[in-house]
Amino acid sequence: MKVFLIGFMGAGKTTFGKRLAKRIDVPFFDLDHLIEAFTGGSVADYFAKYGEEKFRELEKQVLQTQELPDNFVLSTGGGAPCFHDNMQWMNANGKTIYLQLAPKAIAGRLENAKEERPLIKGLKGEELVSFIEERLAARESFYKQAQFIVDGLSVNPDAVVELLTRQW
Ligand SMILES: Nc1ncnc2c1ncn2[C@@H]1O[C@H](COP(=O)(O)OP(=O)(O)OP(=O)(O)O)[C@@H](O)[C@H]1O
Ligand SMILES: O=C(O)C1=C[C@@H](O)[C@@H](O)[C@H](O)C1
Ligand SMILES: [Mg+2]
Repeated sequence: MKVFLIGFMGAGKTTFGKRLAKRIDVPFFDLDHLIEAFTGGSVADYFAKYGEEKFRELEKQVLQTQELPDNFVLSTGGGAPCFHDNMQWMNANGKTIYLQLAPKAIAGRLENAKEERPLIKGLKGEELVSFIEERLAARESFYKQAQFIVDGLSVNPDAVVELLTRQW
């Protein structure tokens, strides 16, 4: 089974992805980390050097062409489902799960973890919440194409396994 976790920055995709992978005993991958292994530098540096458009091309290329095992959990970058045909591609190639979280909860989580996230670097307090509200509103139509939508605050591996196995 191939599981793609999607959602906004800070929704908990990497954190939850590792737990889910352990629970179903498959390898865990993180798209941002695969991109970093490919370029040999950080996502933040790539953004700064080449800009967002080039990053989105690279992101699509790594997502859709990287060789991965038959079974895995992959957490995607927050923007990945919203560019090119990535959402459609993930739905056609595996199970997609949207970790949904309200803007204020996202902001609370990101307040102390902004430096490595180029899109929100430098924003704080109400500014950060407004940025998340706007961006999330633009992105939700993509995220909501996921096959499963789960609450990012209460999500747990057992409940997700239950959801996924219902479809097997
Ligand atoms: N269930 C949770 N409860 C409380 N804090 C959490 C939870 N899951 C993640 N966090 C915290 O929220 C922050 C963001 O989590 P994480 O890095 O997993 O998000 P992400 O969706 O992978 O973000 P990005 O898209 O930027 O990679 C981290 O500091 C993490 O420790
Ligand atoms: O939400 C986004 O657009 C991003 C999220 C991160 O995971 C990285 O993929 C990058 O910083 C862009
Ligand atoms: Mg992550």
